[in-house]
Amino acid sequence: MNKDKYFILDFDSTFTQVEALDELGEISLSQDENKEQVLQEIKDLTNSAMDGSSSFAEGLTKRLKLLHANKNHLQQLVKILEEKVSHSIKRNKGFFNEFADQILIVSSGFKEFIVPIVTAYGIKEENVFANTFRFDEQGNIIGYDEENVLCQDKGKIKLLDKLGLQGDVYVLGDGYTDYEIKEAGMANRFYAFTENVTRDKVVEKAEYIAPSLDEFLYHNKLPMAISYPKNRIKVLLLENIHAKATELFRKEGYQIEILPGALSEEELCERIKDVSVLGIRSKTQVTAKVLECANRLMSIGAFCIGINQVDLDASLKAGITVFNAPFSNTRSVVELALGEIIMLSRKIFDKSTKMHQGSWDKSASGSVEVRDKKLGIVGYGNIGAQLSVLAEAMGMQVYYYDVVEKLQLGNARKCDTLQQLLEVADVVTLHVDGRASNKDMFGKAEFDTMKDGALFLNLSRGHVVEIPALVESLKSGKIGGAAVDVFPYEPANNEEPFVSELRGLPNVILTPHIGGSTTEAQENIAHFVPNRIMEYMNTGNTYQSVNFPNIQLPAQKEAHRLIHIHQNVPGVLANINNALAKNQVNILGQYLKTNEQVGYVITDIDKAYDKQVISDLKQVPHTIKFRILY
Ligand SMILES: NC(=O)C1=CN([C@@H]2O[C@H](COP(=O)(O)OP(=O)(O)OC[C@H]3O[C@@H](n4cnc5c(N)ncnc54)[C@H](O)[C@@H]3O)[C@@H](O)[C@H]2O)C=CC1
Ligand SMILES: O=C(O)CCC(=O)C(=O)O
Repeated sequence: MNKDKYFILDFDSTFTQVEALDELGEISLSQDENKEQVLQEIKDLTNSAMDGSSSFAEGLTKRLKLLHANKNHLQQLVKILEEKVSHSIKRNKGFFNEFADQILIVSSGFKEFIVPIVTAYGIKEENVFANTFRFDEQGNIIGYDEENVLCQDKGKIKLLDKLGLQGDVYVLGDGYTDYEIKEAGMANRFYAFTENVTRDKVVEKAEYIAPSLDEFLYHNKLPMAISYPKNRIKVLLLENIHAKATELFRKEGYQIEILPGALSEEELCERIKDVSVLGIRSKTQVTAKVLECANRLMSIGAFCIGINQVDLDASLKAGITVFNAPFSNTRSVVELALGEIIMLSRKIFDKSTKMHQGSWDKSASGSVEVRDKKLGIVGYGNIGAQLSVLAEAMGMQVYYYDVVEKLQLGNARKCDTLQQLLEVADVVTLHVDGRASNKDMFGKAEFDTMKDGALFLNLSRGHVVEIPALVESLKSGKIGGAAVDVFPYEPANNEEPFVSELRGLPNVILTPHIGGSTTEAQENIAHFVPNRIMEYMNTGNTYQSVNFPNIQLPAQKEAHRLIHIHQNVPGVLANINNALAKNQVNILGQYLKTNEQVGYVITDIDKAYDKQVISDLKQVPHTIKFRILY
């Protein structure tokens, strides 16, 4: 062979996600009553050989004996392996076709299952270096060709020595034997492949880590199926976001950092510098100052409904999309509000507290049914409206007030003013959003307007209510009880104490901002938000973004997609198209959506184009952000 560069790939846990002999065991031992135990033995032997802790040759002989496999099992194995090709290998089929002469599979696995898998990707059969089985007359596997160097210890080194490749050699693999090729001086570089398995002993030794084939290709300036390796894109998840979100980002190969609590502005300014995707809940404030420090930020995920904690205007101007989960926890908040309305109406928390202290206070004094009582809902959005339906089902008469016109559900009665609602309601519950103008919207005047002894709930945002006024109204008996889930200041984590004048007051239910904290809601949110963000990253779709012009794009077919975010001033689209025309780029489709501040232009173009167009587009005046998707 006489080529400049050779790419040596391992097969098990690299080309495929799995170890083929482990999979073979699943098939051949499926009827064996000791299956689990034998499979574990096989796995242990594989792992110990792969991380260099034991002799490879010895382990292989033992594994084959334990397998009791035959030719039929191999056919089934190939079908399974076809499905288990590593994700980044699958998407980069083009690389294997284009560089077929320079790609070698060097494996201590067996050609009988490797060849059918890798040749489907354009790899040449003669470039597959692996062991071969020995069969008896019935087709049972009884051993392997012991003459083949690959079944011996240091087999890969011996093979490379024999091959005598003239040129640079790059090795990609997950195992110690792959690293040994470089150690023996037979390769220029070794990349520890960690997409499927991370072997500490191998990673420690490796000078390069490749969490995917994309990274290997990117690092070597080779053609890739995607525009940028995901492992180079950092996702920072704060405030105990559900593990499902991590799982989804991880599955796509993103680099993830997780912190349990919220961060202060100063801490976030420091942490955000190299972050591309930020995930928060309701506590973390993403201010203009934070955004100024965010050199690489592309998207913010608010893993909640409220987005008042994010400076939406500043993020829009910086070309950063913001997504939330507008209805994933709606039901949970409604259920808590309903429960609290009943608990407050029966003074349950006081009675329960007394019981815990050993006091039996059986009395009906001050306890009422909720049936026929008037519920006043302030803010008739998703939560308010759903509460309206369920409260009516419990027999309550619903009154609502909203600053905008809303569809009246069931028998709910619309109030034209907040005052009208406050004068009539036995229970007042706040479900407004946390926009800045709602700060202190509920204070002394509003409590004074309420009926004597009426109940009050706030599950919206803490800054909406003047707490001293609420405390005063509770102490004076004007308000008969309250349930408060949100506070003007909330602890950053579960270690910080909760300080409030509301503590210790009778018939007051205090909850630590858990209106949306149910398993169902958190799982829903953890699906919804990462999917919106990843869709934006992968396709440019901004559908359901809370700050960006919403655009739902068609699938990108045989095209490169140019994504241009700019200030919405006259002439930018013309300049973009001039740059495309000047470089004779063939446009396959173009989509534009603007709002008052930014323009969002997506142009799908033929894959072959002069790269000069990229720098020309970046130079277009008023460009905020530009990126390409393959
Ligand atoms: N406690 C918790 O764990 C949770 C709290 N929330 C809070 O609940 C809020 C409401 O959620 P959704 O109903 O989904 O939002 P939404 O946006 O569907 O509804 C909010 C409604 O309030 C209205 N509104 C705003 N200001 C008002 C005012 N001053 N007077 C009367 N109406 C006003 C709006 O016009 C809108 O109809 C969220 O913004 C969030 O702050 C949401 C989920 C969980
Ligand atoms: O669960 C959270 O962290 C915040 C819930 C919330 O307030 C919201 O969804 O707006």
